[in-house]
Amino acid sequence: MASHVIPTIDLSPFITATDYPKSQVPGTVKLGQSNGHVNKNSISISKEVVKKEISKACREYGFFQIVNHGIPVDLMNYSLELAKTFYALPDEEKMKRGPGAPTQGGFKKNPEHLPDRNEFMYIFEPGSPKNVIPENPPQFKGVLEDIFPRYRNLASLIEDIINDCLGLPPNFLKEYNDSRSYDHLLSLHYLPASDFENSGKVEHEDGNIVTFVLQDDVGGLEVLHNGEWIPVPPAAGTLVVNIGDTLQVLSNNRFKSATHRVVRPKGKTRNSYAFFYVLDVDKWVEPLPHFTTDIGEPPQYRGFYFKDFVQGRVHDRLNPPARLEDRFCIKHYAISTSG
Ligand SMILES: O=C(O)CCC(=O)C(=O)O
Ligand SMILES: [Fe+2]
Repeated sequence: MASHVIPTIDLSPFITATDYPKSQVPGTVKLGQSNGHVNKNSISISKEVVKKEISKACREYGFFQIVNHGIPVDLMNYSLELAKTFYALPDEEKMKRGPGAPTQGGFKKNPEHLPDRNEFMYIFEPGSPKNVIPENPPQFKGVLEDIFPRYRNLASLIEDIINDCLGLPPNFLKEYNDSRSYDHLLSLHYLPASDFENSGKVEHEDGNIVTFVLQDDVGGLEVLHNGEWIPVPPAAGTLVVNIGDTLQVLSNNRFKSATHRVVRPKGKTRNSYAFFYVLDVDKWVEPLPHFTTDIGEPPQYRGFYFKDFVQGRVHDRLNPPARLEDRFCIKHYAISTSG
């Protein structure tokens, strides 16, 4: 039994009456009702409390969960149901809309030479020419187009909160991360584990700013914390939030981009969505002066163009090195402090 629990944070103080009248906040979940893992201490009552909770979670775990986030729970559940219907279709039906290039839209199976047994589909903003959304089930496209901008707005809110948590000038991150061209949603379908292997997603860090994960009730997502794998148990109406490498670098390691993985359970398929809030590939990334020169601390990373980092990651994902520790990751840019 893991001794640590990823905190669950009630975002309702930030879901304003102008967004939704409070009494009608879609997606309202009473903390403590839907799962047994809610830490009572993390129930938030004001914006300041929420910010403190988020700061703590980002420093300690790089992961937290949110409830009362304003995205209708029915819509979230329906998106999972439709994915389940789609992935249950015969391969030739699913293949009608894929595969395209590795990071473009359309149905794909993870290649056989890779350890992860999953199928997936990238979804870009509504109307993007990169999108290849299935026509079957017929409601799929409309639901994805409905939920995509909601995730994006929520990510913008979380970015604002993180901006404050880091003590940055108002709107600093928004102005820096000012292009929305690379945001995407990933629909994932994990096959059941066999007697011999159970990898759904090998351990990795996300390279972007911030990610949301919506998981069904099967479980399997785990976060590495002080050498221990902590499960992130599914809870109805909850979204998982995790910090990506870009924020870890900008904040000079104040906020953590945690290593995580998906372990496939036996006898069950699993569906999830990951929404990636992503920096423009032309951006230069380096520890911000607020956390280095301004306070006399050395940078923990050398700077890089985001596109070079992305390219290295994509290459590595398709051609994984034999040893996990040789994979291309943010450590590639870390400045060694030893010696
Ligand atoms: O499916 C999940 O729960 C997590 C997926 C994930 O970590 C990713 O796509 O980067
Ligand atoms: Fe991930």
